[in-house]
Amino acid sequence: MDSAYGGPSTASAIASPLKSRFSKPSNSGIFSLRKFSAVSFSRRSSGSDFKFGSTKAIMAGTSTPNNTKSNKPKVVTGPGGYILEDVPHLADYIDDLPNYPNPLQNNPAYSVVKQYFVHQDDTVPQKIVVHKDGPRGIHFRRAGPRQKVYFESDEVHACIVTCGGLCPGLNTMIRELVCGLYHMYGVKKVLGIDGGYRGFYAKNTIPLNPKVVNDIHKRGGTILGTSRGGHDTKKIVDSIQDRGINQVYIIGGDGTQRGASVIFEEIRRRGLKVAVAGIPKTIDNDIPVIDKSFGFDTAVEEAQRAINAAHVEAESIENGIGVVKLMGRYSGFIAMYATLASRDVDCCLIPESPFYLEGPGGLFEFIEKRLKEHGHMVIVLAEGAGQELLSESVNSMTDASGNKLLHDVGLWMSQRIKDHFAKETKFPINLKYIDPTYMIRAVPSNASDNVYCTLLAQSAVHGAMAGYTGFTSGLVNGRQTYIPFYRIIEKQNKVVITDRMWARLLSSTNQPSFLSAKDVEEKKEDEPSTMLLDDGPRTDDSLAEKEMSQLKP
Ligand SMILES: Nc1ncnc2c1ncn2[C@@H]1O[C@H](COP(=O)(O)OP(=O)(O)OP(=O)(O)O)[C@@H](O)[C@H]1O
Ligand SMILES: O=P(O)(O)OC[C@H]1O[C@](O)(CO)[C@@H](O)[C@@H]1O
Ligand SMILES: [Mg+2]
Repeated sequence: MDSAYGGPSTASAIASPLKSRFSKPSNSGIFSLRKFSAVSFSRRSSGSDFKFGSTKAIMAGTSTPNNTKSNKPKVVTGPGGYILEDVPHLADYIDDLPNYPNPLQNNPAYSVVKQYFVHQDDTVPQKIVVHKDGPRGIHFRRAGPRQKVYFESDEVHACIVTCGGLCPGLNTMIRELVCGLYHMYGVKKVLGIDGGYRGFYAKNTIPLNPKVVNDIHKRGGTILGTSRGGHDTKKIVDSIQDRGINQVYIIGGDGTQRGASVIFEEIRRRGLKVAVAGIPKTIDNDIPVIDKSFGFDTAVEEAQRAINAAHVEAESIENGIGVVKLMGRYSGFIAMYATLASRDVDCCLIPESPFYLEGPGGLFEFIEKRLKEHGHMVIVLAEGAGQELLSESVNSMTDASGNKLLHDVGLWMSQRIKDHFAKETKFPINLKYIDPTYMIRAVPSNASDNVYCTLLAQSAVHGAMAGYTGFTSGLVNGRQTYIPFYRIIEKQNKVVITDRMWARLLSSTNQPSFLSAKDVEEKKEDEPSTMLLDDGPRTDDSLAEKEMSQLKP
C-alpha cells in the first residue's frame, strides 16, 4: 500500500474508502493485411511499423513515411482504398525496446487453442456494408494476444482508475482487468486509484488482487469510487512516474477518454515506458466508433421495469398517462432502445429529435388522439430531450467536468401536459411521472454486459502487454479492436434521426416525427448515421479519410 506520490501511509487511511464501498452489499469480418502478401512485406521486429510493397505506412497529416516519433495519427494505406488507423506502440518512441515470448504460450488453457494468437496484421473494417467498387475504407487493429510481449510479468506495475458517472459493469471491468493481469500474464502488482483522476494525486491507492475483486461484479457502482473534474495532467503523470506504474487502465466515458489521451501524450513526451489503455464506459452510449458501450444493455433492460410500472399505472385509470425519464444527456440511445424493447411506449422523445407541444402536429394533439384511441399512454423521454423548449431559463451551470447541467425535462413536461389538459381542453387526464435514472445506473451489470466486460478487459490487457498504447479497447462490428484515442474523442455518438433505427422506432410507436420534409432534408445533409446496431451506411468520419485525401498527389 502506498499513498499519493508513493509515500507510505497508515493502513486505516487506505482501507476506509474501499471498506465503505465493499461493505455495500474464426475470422469473418476480419480483414488481414496478409492479403497483400503477394507484394513484398517487411516489419521491424521491435514495433508496429509497416513497410510492405504497395501498402504505405505514413503518419496522416505529414508526408514523412515511418515518422514514428511524431504524435500524428498512425495511418497505413493499402490497395483498394484500404486504410488502417493504427494505434501507437511503445517502440514508436522508445528505441531498442526488448520483447519477450508471450507467457500465454506456456499456459495449458491457451496453448491448446488453435490460432489463439492474433496475427499482427489482422485488422477489422469499420464499415461492413460496402459497394462492389467502393473503397475498403477504415480499419482498426484487431485486439487479442500477440506472440511477443513488451513487458515481463514481474516488471508490470498496473493501475486502474474509474472516472465520470456510474455505469453498470464498472466493478466487473475492474475484476476482469485484475484477473486478466494475474491469471493470463502472472502480473502481481495492480493498484486501484481511489476516486477518479484526482485520486492519482489527491488520494491513497487500493491494492487489488483476484481475492479482493472476486465477487465485486455482483454489486453496482465502482469499488474504486469515481469523480468528475480534477484532471491535472502533469500531476497525474508525475504520480504515475513516481509510483513506477507502467500500465494505466482508464475506464470512463468521452471526457475520461479525452483525459486519457492527454495523459498518453504527456507520457510519450516524457519518453516513459508506460502503456495507456482506455476502456469506454458510458450509460449514454455516446462514444463513437464502437458498437456500444458496456452497461448499455443493462440500462435498457432495467429501464423496462420503469416503463412497465408506468404502463400499469396508466392503463389502470381513465386517460392515464405514464411519463418516464431516462438518462441520455446528448444522445437518446437508452430511450430509443428501451422504447423499442418495451412496446408499451406510445411516444419517445430524445435530444436529437426536436419536437413541439402546441398546435397541429404537436405533442398535445398526439396525446389527445392516443388517449381517445387507447384510453391510456406512456411517454418516454431522455433527460436531454426538448431542453431548447425550456430555454427561457437556460441553465448555464456546468458540472466539475464542464458538462452542461440540464433542467429536469421530465418534471417540466409533466407539468405542461397537466396544465394543458386542465386549463385548455378540460379533458381530464391522470399523469404519473417516474424518474428511475439513478436506479438504472446503479444496478450491477446483466449477463451480456458481464461477458462484454470480460472481452473488453482481456483485450485491453493483451494490448498493453503487447506494447500498444494510446488506445481504447472497443468492439467494432462484433470484433474486439484497438482504436486510437483521436477517433474516440473527436465527436459524440448520437442517434441519427434520418437513419433506419429511428424510422423503426417511429413505425413501432406510430408517433409523429415532428419534422417537416424540409427538416428531414436538412438533417440528412447534416448528420452521419447511427453507430449502434444499424445497418445503414456509416458515413461518419473521417479525420483520416480527409487527411489521406489531402495527402494524395
Ligand atoms: N478535455 C479533457 N481533458 C482532460 N480531462 C478531461 C477532459 N474532459 C473531461 N476530463 C476528465 O475526465 C473525467 C470524466 O469526465 P466526465 O465527467 O465528462 O465523464 P465521462 O468520462 O464523459 O463519463 P460520463 O459522461 O459517461 O459520465 C473528469 O475527471 C474530467 O476532469
Ligand atoms: O448526476 P451525475 O452523476 O453527475 O451524472 C448524471 C449524468 O451522467 C450520465 O449518466 C452519464 O454518465 C448522464 O446520462 C447524466 O446526465
Ligand atoms: Mg461524458
